[in-house]
Amino acid sequence: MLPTPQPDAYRRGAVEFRGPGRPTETSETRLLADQPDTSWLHTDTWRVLRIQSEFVEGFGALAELGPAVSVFGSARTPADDPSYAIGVDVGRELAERGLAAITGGGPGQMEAVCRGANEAGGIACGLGIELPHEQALNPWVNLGIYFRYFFVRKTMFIKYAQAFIVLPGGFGTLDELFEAVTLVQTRKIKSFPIVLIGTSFWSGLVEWIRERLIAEGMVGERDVDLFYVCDSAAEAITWIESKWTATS
Ligand SMILES: C/C(=C\CNc1ncnc2c1ncn2[C@@H]1O[C@H](COP(=O)(O)O)[C@@H](O)[C@H]1O)CO
Repeated sequence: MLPTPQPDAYRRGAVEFRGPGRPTETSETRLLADQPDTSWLHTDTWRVLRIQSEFVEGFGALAELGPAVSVFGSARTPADDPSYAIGVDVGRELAERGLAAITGGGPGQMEAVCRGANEAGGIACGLGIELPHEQALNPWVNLGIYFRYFFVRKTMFIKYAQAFIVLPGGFGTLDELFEAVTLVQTRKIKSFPIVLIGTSFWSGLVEWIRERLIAEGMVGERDVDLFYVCDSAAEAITWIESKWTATS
């Protein structure tokens, strides 16, 4: 015998209410209702969801990118600076070898690398970042994604690249370089070649690492070998490929 239907039963999703606890309006009615208090928009609870959505968008856009190298460098390098031409070479060399170039998508070296990759028919990926001043993706980007948060964007630089190339740069570039160096040093990521281009530019830092950090036991003796320093795009990428071959 079938049970008697409950005349006052009310279903909300998986839950059924009977009797006094019965809701007076549907969830959708509440969803669509006007909500004059918008203070929740500025709470960490809501921010967590926004952060989550940045990861979702980033993963969705980059998961099928294929082999790629993240390239960092100064946002301030003018197009007539000799190191801008090296940035263009990096983008072109990557494209010619079927590797996507992932950059910050901004001006300076980011533009140079995107330009080289784009002109050579490759993928010039720009991970834009919200900054206090208006910042647009450079015109050579052909796959652009905007991020609110540096840390989400940094995850993309690491997760979707198999190596890093670092051109001369300032604090932003150093931050990105040492993020990668620390991840390799602590073995959070494996076989991740890191190349610095510009022996003259980087020599002071390398010397300081040897003379202070190693000498004073702040890092291990072999930690300075976590990156390779050279002067050209071709040498950088040839070294990266040799590392990939050695670990495959
Ligand atoms: C300062 C200027 C523009 C800043 N615009 C940027 N857009 C995208 N990414 C940026 C920007 N500035 C820094 N970055 C990231 O850090 C690295 C460069 O920083 P640095 O301090 O200049 O070395 C770079 O790799 C980006 O990922 C002027 O127009």
